[in-house]
Amino acid sequence: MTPSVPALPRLLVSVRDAAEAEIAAASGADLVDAKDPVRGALGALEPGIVRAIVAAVRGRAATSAVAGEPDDAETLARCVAAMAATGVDYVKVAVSPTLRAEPKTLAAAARAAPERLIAVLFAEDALRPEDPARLAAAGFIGAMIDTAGKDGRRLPDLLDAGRRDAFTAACRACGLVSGLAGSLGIEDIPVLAGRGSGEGPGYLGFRGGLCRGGRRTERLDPARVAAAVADLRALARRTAA
Ligand SMILES: O=C[C@H](O)COP(=O)(O)O
Repeated sequence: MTPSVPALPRLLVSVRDAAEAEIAAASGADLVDAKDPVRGALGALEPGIVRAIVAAVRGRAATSAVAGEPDDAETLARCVAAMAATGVDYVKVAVSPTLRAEPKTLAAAARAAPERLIAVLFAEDALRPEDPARLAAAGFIGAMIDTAGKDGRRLPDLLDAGRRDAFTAACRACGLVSGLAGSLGIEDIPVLAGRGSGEGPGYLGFRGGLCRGGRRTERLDPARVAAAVADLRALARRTAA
């Protein structure tokens, strides 16, 4: 099941437990993403917590879970399989430039979560034009760019509009759903969303910017989540008018 690509991005909200999943789902998030913010940029939660998050969402949104930042091929396939077994709709996993150059490694990872695997590429790493096509050929269904260093620098600080657009266009050309994330704030939505003709990313991913005080290790702030949903929906209405 590959998520359809809407004219404007859908909202991904990363949560750390069932209580935050309830906030995100009740607020209207399109994708509730299970992630442990105290374990780095792409920290995996324990499978039991991920299962509780899936149960809390109760089908009101799609679900994904982060499988971590594996260094080698065997670990990549193993952590993807472990997270796929939790029953989430999608698995997100960091794929380093080295592993992205290994077609057999990518294919083995995709087989561990058929039609459910999303690669996360870090903006601080080398992003090659052929990355999306390689991932699609291996069986990935999506690719996101995120930031590895959660030091306050946002994705637009690290990746200019030209390179962001090139990435989302390359994903679209090979049938991958694309996503952009990385310390984004609500104010980034109009800048990153595109003009509504589908040229923007399929998802915009948030955590820190929707937490209390803008700190990703704090709790999710229901008012900020609701504001992000409202802004995306208002943008869709303006674009449709
Ligand atoms: O995919 C979304 C990420 O969880 C974004 O996290 P962040 O906003 O803390 O960088």
